[in-house]
Amino acid sequence: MIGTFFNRFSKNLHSISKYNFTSNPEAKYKIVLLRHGESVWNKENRFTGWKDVQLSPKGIEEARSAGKTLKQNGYEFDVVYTSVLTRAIMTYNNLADELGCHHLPVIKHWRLNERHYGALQGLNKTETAEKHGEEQVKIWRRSYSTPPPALELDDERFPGHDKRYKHLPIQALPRTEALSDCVARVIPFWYDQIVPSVLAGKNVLVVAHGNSLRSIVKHVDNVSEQDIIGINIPTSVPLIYEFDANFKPIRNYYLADPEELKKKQEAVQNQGKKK
Ligand SMILES: O=C(O)[C@@H](CO)OP(=O)(O)O
Repeated sequence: MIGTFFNRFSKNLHSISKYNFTSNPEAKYKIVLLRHGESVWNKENRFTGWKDVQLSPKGIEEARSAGKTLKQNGYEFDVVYTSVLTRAIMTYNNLADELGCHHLPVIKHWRLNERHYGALQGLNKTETAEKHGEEQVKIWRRSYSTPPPALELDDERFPGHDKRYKHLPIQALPRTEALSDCVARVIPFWYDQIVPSVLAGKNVLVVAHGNSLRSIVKHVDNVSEQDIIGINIPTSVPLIYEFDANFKPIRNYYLADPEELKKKQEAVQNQGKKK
């Protein structure tokens, strides 16, 4: 399947210039992961989680730009997986305008949703850092197994009140999630649906969220609980994963200029800081 992609790969992990790809003869499969573009709540620096917010005008531009980058680099897809949240679906729709791929099957699944942010959903991250301290906010944002405070079931933010989850029993729906909980619900979908598509030779695009994608990265690369804290996924920059014939990950890299990428990753990291 690799032959259908533009066959230039990068030498280094994580910060590859799109001007410096070299091919890897070991790579048999590739998959493209994409975080949605900036949402209106990213712009307002609010904890978002499962709250269904739109893309900001900048987020729409970012999604289009990702589509252009993929097109320039010769990417074509056979199937797309998104969450059931509007910001991921809007990102795909805008990207598809550029790539000319609105005809593709799009599988939308709640398991790709953002990590549920519990009672923090809606709060401003900077104000929360001023009230509870940057360290506490870092724990809530990035620790592997400490979840934010949970919602009560009668809280309107509990997903059981949202019609898109009516087919699910209350026990399957989160009141809050640590990254470990997010991993536990994303990875079954990864193995049940996404990986079989890739192994069947399909070119797969996954459009999801900062923390649902960190869950995939953590699992695929076997990242430690300590190291995953430092991994921040920027909005709408294609992240390419290459696998060998045994589906062992060989390398990953962003289709982005390394300096631009670094700025975008730092911006995500700094969202939980005081003014
Ligand atoms: O608010 C959220 O849902 C996520 C992603 O936008 O933010 P964070 O990077 O703080 O986990």
